[in-house]
Amino acid sequence: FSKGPPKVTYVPEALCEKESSIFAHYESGINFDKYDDILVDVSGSNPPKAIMGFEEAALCESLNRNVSKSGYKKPTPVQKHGIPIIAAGRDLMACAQTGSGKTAAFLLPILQQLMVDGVAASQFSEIQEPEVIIVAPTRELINQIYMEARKFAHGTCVRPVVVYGGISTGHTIREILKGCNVLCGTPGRLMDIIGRGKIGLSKLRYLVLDEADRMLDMGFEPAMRKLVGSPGMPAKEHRQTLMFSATYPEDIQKLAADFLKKDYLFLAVGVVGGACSDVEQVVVQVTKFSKRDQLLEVLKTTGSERTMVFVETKRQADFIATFLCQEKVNTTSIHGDREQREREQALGDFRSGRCPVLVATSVAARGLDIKDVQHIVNFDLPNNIDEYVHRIGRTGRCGNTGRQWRRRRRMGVMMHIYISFSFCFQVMFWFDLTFLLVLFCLKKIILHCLIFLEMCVVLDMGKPINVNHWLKSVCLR
Ligand SMILES: Nc1ncnc2c1ncn2[C@@H]1O[C@H](COP(=O)(O)OP(=O)(O)OP(=O)(O)O)[C@@H](O)[C@H]1O
Repeated sequence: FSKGPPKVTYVPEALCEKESSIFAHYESGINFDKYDDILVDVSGSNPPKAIMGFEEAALCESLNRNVSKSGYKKPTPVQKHGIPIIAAGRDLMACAQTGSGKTAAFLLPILQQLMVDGVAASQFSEIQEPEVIIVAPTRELINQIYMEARKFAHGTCVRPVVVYGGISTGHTIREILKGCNVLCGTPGRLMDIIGRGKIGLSKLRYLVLDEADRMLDMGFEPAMRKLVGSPGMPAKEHRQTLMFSATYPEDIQKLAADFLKKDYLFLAVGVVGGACSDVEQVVVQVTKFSKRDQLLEVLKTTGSERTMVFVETKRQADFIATFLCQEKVNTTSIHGDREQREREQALGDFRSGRCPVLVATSVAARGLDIKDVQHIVNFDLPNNIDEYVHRIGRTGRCGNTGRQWRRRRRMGVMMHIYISFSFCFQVMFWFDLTFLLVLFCLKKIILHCLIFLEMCVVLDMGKPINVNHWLKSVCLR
């Protein structure tokens, strides 16, 4: 008989309780004030007025203290608008560029309301009934959101808990039973824990979908529908539903409306789905067979600066990481086939700088907030533009730019056009479908012009041009 998958026994290390560790943060960058120039659009009826400073958010003393210990002096645009909207009890779909503080935009007003209502964790209950559920697509991201919630709730009676796959279920349940007000989870493990009857949903007041477009795409949509249809889950009219992301394809925006009250507000900071303007994008033209060597060359230039290399498949991630290690580049890797212990170790080594190069699949594309990531290399291009926006958003965060990376470029006119539309440090290896598409369209246009020309010549001069021959000689190969 089949044994099934091996039982997961991994228990992560206990978190450090020192304030210096809880509030460790990096400084906002020189472009932080430029956030104020970004156009903000709030659609929907009667949006509340934006706040200009954290003092206008009327946060309680402990929250205010935690905000300043986190190094936050002034709210970002998504916080200026998002905090009062959530505080006013409105449902929200918010879109703001990567690294612009969306996490605090939903955590602060939620925690503030819990504090006002005197919510306190209790460990004397067999079934825990959280007031807040936050879902995110990956284990590392939900863990990061949990760390943020723990930081802002520090010194209060509100207790956040995190649940995600790859760690011992027994350990997770024991953590929940210590008291749980804010439950952060990835969809699979969350549904598993709810199914085990350890979580009651009757007190739920806030449902937050971070990376909402990913949570509602084909991969996760069934789980999200199952979650909102779970026994005891308050209907959308009786809970507040909040969605955040840097990208929202239009079909997902329509679908998302199913989960929100009719009078929800749509907050757009800048261009919906736009890439972070603090990220310069550089295109390097390479041939299929020189890609690896070019990567090595790039990494020699970047030296010990933190660099993420995105690849398409888990196998490719292992392959490239092994190759780089053989070439004496301190590299680690993260992808879905690695055990949770290894994934956490890899991220830890990258964060600490022990391994300045992290080879990753799309599992690390969204949400991760790592200090001093200077370069992103798209060794394989992603399948869609949204994923690209999230990948490059791992650098240029919170008003930080980075050091400019330049190299000799071998490229044609089209490449220059491509670059002139973009800004900051992103090394993109060429094998760009978009670019091929542009070439293809150009070729078609020229072909049709030539056919037209040929027809004119045939009609007028009786001497046709050999279009194919002409095309071949016009470098459109
Ligand atoms: N008002 C603020 N002042 C200073 N730093 C801030 C402020 N708001 C957020 N930050 C910091 O900015 C960084 C990015 O924030 P966060 O991870 O919430 O961005 P995000 O918009 O969710 O990004 P992504 O779209 O990639 O998930 C974090 O380190 C956070 O602590």
